[in-house]
Amino acid sequence: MKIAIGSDHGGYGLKEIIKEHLKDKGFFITDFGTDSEASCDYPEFAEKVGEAVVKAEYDRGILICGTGIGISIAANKIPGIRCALVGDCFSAKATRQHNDANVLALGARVVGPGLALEIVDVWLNAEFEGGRHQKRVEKISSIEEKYYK
Ligand SMILES: O=C[C@H](O)[C@H](O)[C@H](O)COP(=O)(O)O
Repeated sequence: MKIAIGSDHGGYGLKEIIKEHLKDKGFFITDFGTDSEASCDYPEFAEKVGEAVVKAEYDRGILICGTGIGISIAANKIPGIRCALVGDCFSAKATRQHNDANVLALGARVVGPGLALEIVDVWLNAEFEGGRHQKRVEKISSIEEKYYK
């Protein structure tokens, strides 16, 4: 599985931890920045990672900022991106099974690294269930088609 990862300065430290964790597990992971704790703007990294995922260059994306809120809002502006801001393992699993979330957002100032790594592992291992959830995801796409013309 190919994973695109990105963060702003608020998420930089957690990004480095997640990157090493996933590399150790054998995932192919590309870091779209940022490269330090110097102040920067999260929409830039949301766009880079989101674009790589919608173009199918990567299977999944992971985005981190201070709260996870700004970077998830920005990523969700890209048609085809379903970015879920997650702070617990139940939601991490459910957002794959029910929403087919293709990008995970985390708040580095909200969750500690231990919980964040568990969330990442659960999210990467859970699969979309389809069925009744399929038409709901399709309805999300219909909203995009309506408003993004
Ligand atoms: O939603 C936005 C993120 O949490 C940012 O990481 C945060 O706003 C950055 O704040 P500051 O510039 O004060 O570090």
